[in-house]
Amino acid sequence: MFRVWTTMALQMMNSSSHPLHLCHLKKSTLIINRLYILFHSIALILLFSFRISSILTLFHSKNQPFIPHLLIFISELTLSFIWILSQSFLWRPVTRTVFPERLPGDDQLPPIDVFICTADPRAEPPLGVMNTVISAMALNYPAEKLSVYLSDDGGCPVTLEAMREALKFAKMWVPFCNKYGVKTICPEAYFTGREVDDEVMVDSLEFGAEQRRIKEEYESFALKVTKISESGSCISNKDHSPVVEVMVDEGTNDERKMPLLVYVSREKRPSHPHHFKAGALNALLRVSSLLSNSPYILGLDCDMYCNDKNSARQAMCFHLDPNISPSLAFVQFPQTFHNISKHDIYESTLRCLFTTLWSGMDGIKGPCLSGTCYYLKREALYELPLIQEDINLKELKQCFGSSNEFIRSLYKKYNAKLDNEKDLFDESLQETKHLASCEYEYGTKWGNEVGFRYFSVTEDFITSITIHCKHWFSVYYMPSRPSFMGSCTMNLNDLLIQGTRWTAGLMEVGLSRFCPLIYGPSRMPILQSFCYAWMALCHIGFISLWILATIPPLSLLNDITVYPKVTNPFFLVFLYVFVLSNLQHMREIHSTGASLLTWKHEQRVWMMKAITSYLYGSTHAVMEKLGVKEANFLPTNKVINEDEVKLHQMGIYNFQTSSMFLVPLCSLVTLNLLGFVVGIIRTVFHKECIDEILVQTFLAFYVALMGYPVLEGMMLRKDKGRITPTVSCYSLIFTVFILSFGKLLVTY
Ligand SMILES: O=c1ccn([C@@H]2O[C@H](COP(=O)(O)OP(=O)(O)O[C@H]3O[C@H](CO)[C@@H](O)[C@H](O)[C@H]3O)[C@@H](O)[C@H]2O)c(=O)[nH]1
Ligand SMILES: [Mn+2]
Repeated sequence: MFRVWTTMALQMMNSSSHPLHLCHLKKSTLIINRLYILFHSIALILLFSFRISSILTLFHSKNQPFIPHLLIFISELTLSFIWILSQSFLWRPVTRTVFPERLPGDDQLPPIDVFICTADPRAEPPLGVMNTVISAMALNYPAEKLSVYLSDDGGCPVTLEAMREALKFAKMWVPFCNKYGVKTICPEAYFTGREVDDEVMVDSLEFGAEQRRIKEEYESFALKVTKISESGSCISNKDHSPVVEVMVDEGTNDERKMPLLVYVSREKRPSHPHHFKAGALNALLRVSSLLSNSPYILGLDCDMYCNDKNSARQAMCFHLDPNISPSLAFVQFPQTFHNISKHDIYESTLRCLFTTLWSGMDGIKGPCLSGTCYYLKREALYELPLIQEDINLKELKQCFGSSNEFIRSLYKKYNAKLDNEKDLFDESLQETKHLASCEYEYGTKWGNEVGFRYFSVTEDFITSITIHCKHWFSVYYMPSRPSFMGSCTMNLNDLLIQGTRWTAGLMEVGLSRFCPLIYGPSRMPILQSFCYAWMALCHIGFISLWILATIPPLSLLNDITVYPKVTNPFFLVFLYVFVLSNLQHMREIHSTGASLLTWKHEQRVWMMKAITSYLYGSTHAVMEKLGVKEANFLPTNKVINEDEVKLHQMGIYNFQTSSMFLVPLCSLVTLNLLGFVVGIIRTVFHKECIDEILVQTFLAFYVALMGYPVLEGMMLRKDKGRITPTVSCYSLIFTVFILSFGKLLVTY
C-alpha cells in the first residue's frame, strides 16, 4: 500500500523542480555550542585533576575526613557524565521550512488514520476528548482520506455515547470550518477565544448568523456531553469484551463528505496484561488495518487537539519527498500547551526538550517519538520486506497473529473494506473484534518485534529506539503556529507523579539490554545514541543532587572543607564551570525567546524533580528489574480546577501532594538554610576562615534560595496550597536524622 504512494510521489516530483521543504543549519548557534563544549571540557579536566590529587593527598595524610571528598567527587563525575551525553544535542542544530502549496492535488495525497487514546474518564473529561476528536475531523485534508479512531481504555459507555453526539456536532462544525476558513478547528478553543488570530469576518452578516448558530449548537452539545458524563457510570471497566463501532455518516451514499469515525474499546480481562497505551495503540493498528489501512498514522493523546488545520499537509511535505521518503519513518511536531500561565513555575512547557534538544537531535538523524503528535509511517512499525501475494501465510501468522484478514492487509494491493460492499464490511467488522481481543497477541511478536513496544511504560521512547536502530530516520518540524495543543500539569503533585513514571520508564530502558550506550552505537549514529542515552540515564542526576544538597551544609556544620580555598587557583576552575554552564543555559533560554525568569524556574524544577521523582523513579526501575515491582501507568490528571488555575497564574506553588515528595524537599532546604546560617556566623566570628568556606557557604545559600518557595510554604503561607505543619514536623525529624547520620559519615 505504502509503496504505491511513494511511487506516485516520485512521479509527481519529477515534474517539479521546487523542493517541498528545506533544512537550515543554525551556524552561529553551532559555533557557540562547540566553543562552549571545548572550554567546558578543559575546565572539567582541570577540576578532575584537582579532585584526584586532593583525594590522594588526603588518603595518605589522613588530616581530614576522606568520605565527603569522595562523595563530592562522585557527584561531579555523575554530573559530568550527564553533561557529556547532553552535548550531543548541541552538536548540529537545524530548523526546517515547508511549502505545502507545492504539494500535488488532493487526489494524490495518501490517506491518514488518526489514533487518539483515552483511558480514564475521571482524569480525562469526555468533553475534552471529544474536542480532540472533532478537531482531528476538521483537519484540512480530503475527508475521504481521513479516518479518526478513538481507543477507549476506560471501556466506558459514557465515552461511546459522547462520541455519537460528537459526530452529530462535527457534521455541522466541519462544513462551517471549511466554508469560512476557520483556523482554530477545535471548537472549545475557538469559542473561548484561546487563539486570537482567527480573522473574524465581522462584515459578513451571513457569517455572523452562522457563527451564532454554531455556537449555540456547541453549547448544547457540550451540555449533553457533560450530562452524559455525570449521569453514567464513569468508572474504568477492566473486565469487558471488545467493542468496535464504526460511526457511519448515513446521509451520504456515494462520496464520503466526513472523515470516518471509529470507536474502539479493546477487550480487557483482569487476568490479562494490557500493556497500557502501547497495547491500546497496537489494537488500533490492527482494527484500522481492516477498515481504512492508511499508510500514515497521526498519533495523539486525548488532550492534544489539532490547533492548526494544516499540519497533515505540512507533514506530507516530508513524507512525499521522493529523496527522503523511502527511509523516513515519522514527522514529529512539538507538544504545546494551552493552559500555560505567564510564570511557568512547574516548567511544564518542557521548553528545553522541544526547542533545543529536539532540533539538535533533528540535525543528527531525528528525535525520539516522545512528545507524540507524529505522522508515522505504518510500515515502520511492521518492519517487513515488500509483501507479495505469494508469501507464506504460516510464517506471517507466527509474527502477526491468526487473522487472515489482517495478514492480507499487509499485502501491497490490499483494499481496505471500507470501499467495498456492505456484506464484506460487516464481516470485517466482526473480524475487528477478534483483532481487539485479549488473546489475539498470545504467541505472536506484537509488542516485541512488531507494533508499539511493550518493554517500558514510555512506549514512545523504546519504540523510537527500535525504529531508529533499523534503517529509518525522522524529522522534527516546529511551525510558528502550534499544530497541537495539550493540557500540561498544573500542580506539583501531577508534575512529580508524571516525572516518576517517566523516570521509571526511561531508566528501565537505560538499565536493560536496550541501553542506548550498548544497543545504539552499532545501529545508529554515535551522537544519536548519546542523545538517547542522555534521555534514558539523565535521571541518575539524583545522586549528584542529593550529595550536593547534603555534603556542603554538613561539612559546614562539622568544620570540614570540601572545596578549594579562594586563594587556590583551582577555585577559578570551579567558578568558571558554575558561571559558564549557567551562562550557556541563559543564552539558550534567551535564544528561544523565553524570559530569564525561565532560568530560575527550570533550575528549581530540575532540583525538585531530581530530589524526588528521579530518585523514586529510578528505585522503581531497579525494583522492576529485580522483579519486586510491576510497571504502572497512572494517567495524568486533565481536569481543570479553578483554585489551582488561580495559584498557577499567580506563580505560586501548590504543595498539596504526598509527604513522600514533600519531606525530602523540606528537609534538604532546611538543612541548607541551617548550613548557610552557620557559614555566615563562622565568617563573622573567625574572619580568617572566609576563604576556606566560601564555596560551600555559597552552595548552601544557592540551594536555600532555589528552595525559597518551599521555605515560604512551610513558614509563611496560610492558604490551602501551603505545606502543612504535620509535614513540616516530619521534615524536621528527617533533618535531625540527616544531621546525626551525616555527622558519622562526614567525620570518617
Ligand atoms: O493504559 C493506558 C494509559 C494511558 N493511555 C493514554 O495515554 C495517553 C498519555 O497519557 P498521559 O496520562 O497524558 O501521560 P503523559 O505523561 O502526559 O504522556 C506522555 O508520556 C507518555 C509516556 O509515558 C506518552 O505515551 C504520551 O504520548 C506523552 O504525551 C493518554 O491519552 C491516555 O489516555 C492509554 O490509552 N491507556
Ligand atoms: Mn498527557
